[in-house]
Amino acid sequence: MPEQNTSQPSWLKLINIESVYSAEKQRRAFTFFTMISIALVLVTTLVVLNYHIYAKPLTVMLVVSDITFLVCAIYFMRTGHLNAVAALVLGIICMLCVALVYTGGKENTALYWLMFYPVVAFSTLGLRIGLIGVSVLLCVSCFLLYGPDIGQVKYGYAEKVRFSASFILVFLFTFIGEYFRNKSHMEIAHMTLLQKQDAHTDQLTGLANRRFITSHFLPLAKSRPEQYFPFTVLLMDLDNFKYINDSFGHDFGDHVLIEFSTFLESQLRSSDIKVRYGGEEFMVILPRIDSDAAFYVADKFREYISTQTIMFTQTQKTTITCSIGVVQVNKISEFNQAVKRADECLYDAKHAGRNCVIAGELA
Ligand SMILES: Nc1nc2c(ncn2[C@@H]2O[C@H](COP(=O)(O)OP(=O)(O)OP(=O)(O)O)[C@@H](O)[C@H]2O)c(=O)[nH]1
Repeated sequence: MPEQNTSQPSWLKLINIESVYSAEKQRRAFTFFTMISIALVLVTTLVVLNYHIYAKPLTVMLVVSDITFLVCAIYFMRTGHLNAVAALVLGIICMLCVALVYTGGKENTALYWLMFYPVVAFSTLGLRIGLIGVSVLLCVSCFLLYGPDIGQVKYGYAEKVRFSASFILVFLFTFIGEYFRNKSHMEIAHMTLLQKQDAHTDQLTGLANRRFITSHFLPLAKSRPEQYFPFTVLLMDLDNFKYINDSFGHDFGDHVLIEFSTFLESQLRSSDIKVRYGGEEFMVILPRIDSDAAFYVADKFREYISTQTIMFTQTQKTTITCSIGVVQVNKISEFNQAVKRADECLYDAKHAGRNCVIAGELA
């Protein structure tokens, strides 16, 4: 997977390769479930039809495999963790394949069953672990076919050679196909990731933009409530910013906005989500913080800002202040109402003389 830039602000890391990678995850999950379903049907049919002729240890092994497949499928559905369960299931299937080669299966036709393994192993386990799984199966099968007699059935010479050659060819071409599919997929995923990050970044300040909140943060908070709720919204507005623009020019105004963003980054926690919400309006989301604690954070920040001098040139410098509205959000459905309420608090702060923080509650 492409590496993420470690110097990125933390909100940008929330837009990660996982969030643009869903088709690949679905492909692997779909292959995994198809494989588990076929394995379950096959193994169950074998046990039901042949339990009276199978040796007891074989029947027990097949039943244990069946139960393990089911447990793995349930575990994956609950947790979404595919790698470990896929490795376990493919490991068991590899052992069943080895057992088949050893016993020969019905009329010594076992070798045909092995041909599916490289395809499924690469598409479910990925390139590296798939390579290990298929190599193990190939080595153990060759040992059983060409190695010393340890009780395994005997296959004809032509059958052994044809199987080995065709298995190696399937292995090779599946590996090549998977390698280049994976490479081009990762390049596309990386490009999509950069475009997505760019589309959610405010070009002037480098903070998140308003779209980030609606299209990324809210769905994320909804899917992982324990990481974010309750959170507090701070709506901040620079005081008399029009005066700065009018007195010093638009470029100086831009510089002030950039400096203000730098203060946000340096004074607040990296896990806080800082957004340029409008022209000289900013939103900060403080995850897992109630409004009392958030009021303290906001007021400390307001005070810090009022002591800073922003330099543009040797002669052009200014001080700024900001007004802040604070509202706590307990669940996702409250968000829009909370932003509206924070806006009212901000309006009240402006009317109270600016350079102050006002906290409000939802009705
Ligand atoms: N330089 C610069 N100015 C901007 C930008 N976006 C908005 N503005 C300006 O910000 C100013 C906001 O003015 P007002 O809405 O009157 O607010 P204010 O002067 O800060 O007054 P209060 O909010 O009441 O304290 C306007 O002059 C906008 O043109 C920007 O990206 N860069």
